[in-house]
Amino acid sequence: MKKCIRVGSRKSQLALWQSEFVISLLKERNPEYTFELIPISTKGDKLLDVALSKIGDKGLFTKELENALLENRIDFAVHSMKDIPTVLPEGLIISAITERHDSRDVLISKNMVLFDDLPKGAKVGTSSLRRRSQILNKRPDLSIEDIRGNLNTRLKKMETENFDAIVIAAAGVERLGWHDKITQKLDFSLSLPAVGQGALGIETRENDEEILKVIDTINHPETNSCVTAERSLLRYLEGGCQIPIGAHALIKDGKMFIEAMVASLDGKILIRDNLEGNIEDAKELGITLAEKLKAQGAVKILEEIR
Ligand SMILES: NCc1[nH]cc(CCC(=O)O)c1CC(=O)O
Repeated sequence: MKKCIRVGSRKSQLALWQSEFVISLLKERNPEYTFELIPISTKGDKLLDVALSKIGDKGLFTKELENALLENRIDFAVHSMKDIPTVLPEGLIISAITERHDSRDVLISKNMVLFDDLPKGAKVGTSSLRRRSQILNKRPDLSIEDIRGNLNTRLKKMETENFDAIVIAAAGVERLGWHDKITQKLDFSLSLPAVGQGALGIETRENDEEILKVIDTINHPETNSCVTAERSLLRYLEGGCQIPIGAHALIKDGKMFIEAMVASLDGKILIRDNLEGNIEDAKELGITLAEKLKAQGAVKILEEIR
């Protein structure tokens, strides 16, 4: 009998796709195991009528899965890295991060109108303060409105609630096979992604040697280093509430390049900087860039938002 590993996943179509994807990578590399998917609802899946920034809860999309891990009801959980708080519960770790998919945001608009061509005052839907601030910074005339729910719901709402456009993550849209709905992939200069966007993380019990060994087979070291740098920056900047922060690291010619931004909610002030350094120094790079942003006025923005 092959040993069965229990995989915790959220229940949305995207989450299930992600978990099946991780399982298929694991199966290729670990034929001696079988995998059972265990769907679990999180608070973030249930509270659909409240703006994400108003719930302000850490672990909104992860806590129920973490409890299942701690109570030994599952062996690992699959998450979007961007949904995972920077501090994990005692006893749990992110033991692998898979190779990053497209980390950009995308515009989906009525009649495929490009961002620059959206009419003045157009109604644009997003539930992320980071997207709101960056869009308003470039187009203060647009009317940004909250749009909550999983990706399927948001696409439906675009029609039923008469949005001119919505902005969501490329990775999510592409995983669901909706390539043809994408109007435009937004350059980093217009929308710097969320920390960890496009990468999947596997959370495990820190002392579960057998599972750790299995999970390690799908770790992608470059993505792991980049996301580590981004999360280190976020951890250094945040202090308990949702703030418009974007960050993105990449590796080129053996060096890490990280870019980050902090903006005011109305998008009028936007501080943005970057840094290059050694891959082994990922954590320090994140902290150093956070300090650079703070020195340029990020502290004031963060205080005002809190
Ligand atoms: N906050 C929800 C969420 N969490 C992860 C993704 C996209 C997939 C990814 O970043 O890996 C999304 C959808 C979105 O932001 O539009």
